[in-house]
Amino acid sequence: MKVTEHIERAKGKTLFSFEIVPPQKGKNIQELYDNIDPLMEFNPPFIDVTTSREEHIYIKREDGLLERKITRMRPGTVGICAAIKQKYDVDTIPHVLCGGFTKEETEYVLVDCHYLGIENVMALRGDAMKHQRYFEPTKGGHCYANDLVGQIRDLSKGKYLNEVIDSENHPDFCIGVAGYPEKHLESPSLETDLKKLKAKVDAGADYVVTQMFFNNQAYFEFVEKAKEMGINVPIIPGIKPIAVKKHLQLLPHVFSIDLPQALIDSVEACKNNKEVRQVGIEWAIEQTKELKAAGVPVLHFYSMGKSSNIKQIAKAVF
Ligand SMILES: NC(=O)C1=CN([C@@H]2O[C@H](COP(=O)(O)OP(=O)(O)OC[C@H]3O[C@@H](n4cnc5c(N)ncnc54)[C@H](O)[C@@H]3O)[C@@H](O)[C@H]2O)C=CC1
Ligand SMILES: Nc1nc(=O)c2c([nH]1)NC[C@@H]1CN(c3ccc(C(=O)N[C@@H](CCC(=O)O)C(=O)O)cc3)CN21
Repeated sequence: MKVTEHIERAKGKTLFSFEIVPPQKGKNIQELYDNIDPLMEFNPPFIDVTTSREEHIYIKREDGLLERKITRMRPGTVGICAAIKQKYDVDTIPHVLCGGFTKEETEYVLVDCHYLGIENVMALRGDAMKHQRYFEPTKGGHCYANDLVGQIRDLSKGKYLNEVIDSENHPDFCIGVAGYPEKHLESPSLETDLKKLKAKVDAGADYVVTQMFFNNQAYFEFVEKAKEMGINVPIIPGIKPIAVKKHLQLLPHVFSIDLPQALIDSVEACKNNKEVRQVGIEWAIEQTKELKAAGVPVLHFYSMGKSSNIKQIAKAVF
């Protein structure tokens, strides 16, 4: 079922969802299941599965020199979506990226999803590769998420890349896109960024999932501004509990977000990461209780494959 239908059927009750990353190539999928199992009691209507970009690796050759290869370390997004859908009977949402994929490759992924009964996709531009300072579009791929949304939406009209196919059986995906309460790191202003978000919705996006934030005010104001701009789709808050001390530097650096002083002070006062994890849990509980009371459609957790803190938060809030 589509995310928008899940939200409609919930009739104002806040839903619980989360996001996982595929295991590293060669690793067992069981560890992933072990982290999903404890969260199923909170009845997630859908689970997101991220897509990781390709990266450079260095292989030692027989002559001792290093050879640079390019590879995807965490492949299998669509396969994992199919496996989880089958095992737990939940909807799964693969992340589809501009970066690292040609438009043809994207078309094939979407056709696979359709055959598997996957009805939702999250359309993202994707991050820069590790060695790049800024995102560089892939040759033959899209530059911005709004173009990718356009390609996905076109399929529902039978418009494939090279042909228009007359049939009753077109993939009609419900499309999610990313929104940034504290603006995207490359955007010159929040207003400019909101215009780009509007372009994604105009291109056919059905809902928005936000970047992580730690101050609910940023989310509430973002939702207000988005509405003023004519963005009338559900805006789902994305939540990431702080888990280790190094997140204090890492999260603002990687995601260009602010941390409230009270949270920083509490984390800095911790003697070890076990205490930090507890502080992160308590902060997320307060945050999500307020969001739920405000009637947000879904609380979407960036679990990144670790479930114990998410479980504690969900237990306190749902
Ligand atoms: N895996 C996930 O769940 C999430 C990933 N992300 C990541 O965030 C990054 C950005 O992705 P998206 O938000 O999908 O990208 P996007 O294409 O919507 O925006 C990327 C940047 O380009 C600007 N922009 C957008 N459309 C434009 C246009 N037509 N012309 C000029 N500028 C434009 C935006 O303001 C923004 O600064 C990616 O790295 C993505 O992977 C973000 C949220 C969730
Ligand atoms: N720009 C961007 N890229 C993404 O892939 C992304 C977002 N934003 N925002 C929404 C979700 C949340 N994502 C993530 C990804 C990693 C961590 C994280 O904290 N990872 C490691 C550190 C990684 C590192 O060392 O670089 C951790 O300590 O848990 C959190 C949320 C992925 N998604």
